[in-house]
Amino acid sequence: MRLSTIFRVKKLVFGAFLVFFVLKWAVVPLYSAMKRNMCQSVHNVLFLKTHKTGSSSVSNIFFRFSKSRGLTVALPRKQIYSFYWPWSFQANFVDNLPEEKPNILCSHARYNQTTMQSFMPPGTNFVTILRHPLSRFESAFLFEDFPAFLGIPASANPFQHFFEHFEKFKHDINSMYTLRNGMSFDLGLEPDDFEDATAIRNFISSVENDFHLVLLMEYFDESLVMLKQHFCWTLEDVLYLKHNSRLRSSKKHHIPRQFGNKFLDRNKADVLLYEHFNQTFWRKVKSQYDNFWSEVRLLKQKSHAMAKECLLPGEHKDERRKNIATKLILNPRVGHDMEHLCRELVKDEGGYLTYFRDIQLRER
Ligand SMILES: Nc1ncnc2c1ncn2[C@@H]1O[C@H](COP(=O)(O)OS(=O)(=O)O)[C@@H](OP(=O)(O)O)[C@H]1O
Repeated sequence: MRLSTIFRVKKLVFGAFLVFFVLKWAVVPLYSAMKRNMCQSVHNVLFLKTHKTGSSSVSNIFFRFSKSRGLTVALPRKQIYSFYWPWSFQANFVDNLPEEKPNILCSHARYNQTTMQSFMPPGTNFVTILRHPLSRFESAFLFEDFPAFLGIPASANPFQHFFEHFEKFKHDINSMYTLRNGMSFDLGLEPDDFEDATAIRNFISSVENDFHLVLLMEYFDESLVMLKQHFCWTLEDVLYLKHNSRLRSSKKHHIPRQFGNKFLDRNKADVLLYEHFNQTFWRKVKSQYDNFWSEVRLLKQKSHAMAKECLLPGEHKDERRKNIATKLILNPRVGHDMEHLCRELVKDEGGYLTYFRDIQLRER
């Protein structure tokens, strides 16, 4: 080969490397940053609040966002907390039935695809959250104080007693919709279909089609960073505190291992639902942008720091649920600059519904 040809090839290779590095280190990050800055913040969201899945902590985020941006929130009628759950959602369950459609709906409701899609503005993002069915059941069973309702002795492991005497209780819990396939029920699956494998498969596909994001309670931070990214929100928008936790003393019992299969068999729809969205969740995580994990770490740190800053230390009983649930109490020593944010983070659903009732119903 002639010397001049070798030089030309070298030049070409060098040029190719140069173009590659400029693209990799300058153009692509610049383009991603521009895309992020150009994205439009999502304002219309329906959050299908499933029971005992960390949903109150997520609702706090939607309420806070709505308040800070002056958005309209759909309010349950008759001063109650839910849209007549367990009935399937209807438009006349909403109090502020406005001519203009609401931006946000995030209180308990049973999913009704047709009604909800026409009730919300076109292009509304549908979001929900799931939790592993076993631990979700434990939470629902104790939070609603079913052991007392069923006359289970206080000294027993309530789960052991429940499953050992299952035939006796079966009838009593027939209409306790949070206790069997609770998440699938909330998302619209009919109890008559709980044993129908085809109906369950079709149901999961329709959730997949209708919902833009399915969060997982066990991966709360990952879920929220994904939400923040998808909605073009800031990390501050998705800061959170843990609402509605049971007291530590009510977490000492679990479903004994020997009843695990019996439980999973009775809750097939929820098990398949959770498995399916666990898989799609990790597929989505894999396709996230470069600094996804550093944002997850940051959100964890910041939310942890907010809990330290905002909350009166210790565990406090929620007086309405004396032996079961905790209540978040604002730290009276909170710094002046943090007070506003802390108040909003601590506020529970009742506090927000009162706030939005006051301003939205006054405006009419
Ligand atoms: N951020 C975060 N991370 C992990 N877990 C969390 C979080 N926020 C709430 N929780 C747990 O969720 C349970 C309460 O769920 P919900 O708020 O959906 O309950 S409710 O249906 O609105 O009554 C309740 O579960 P249990 O404590 O097991 O009962 C809460 O502890």
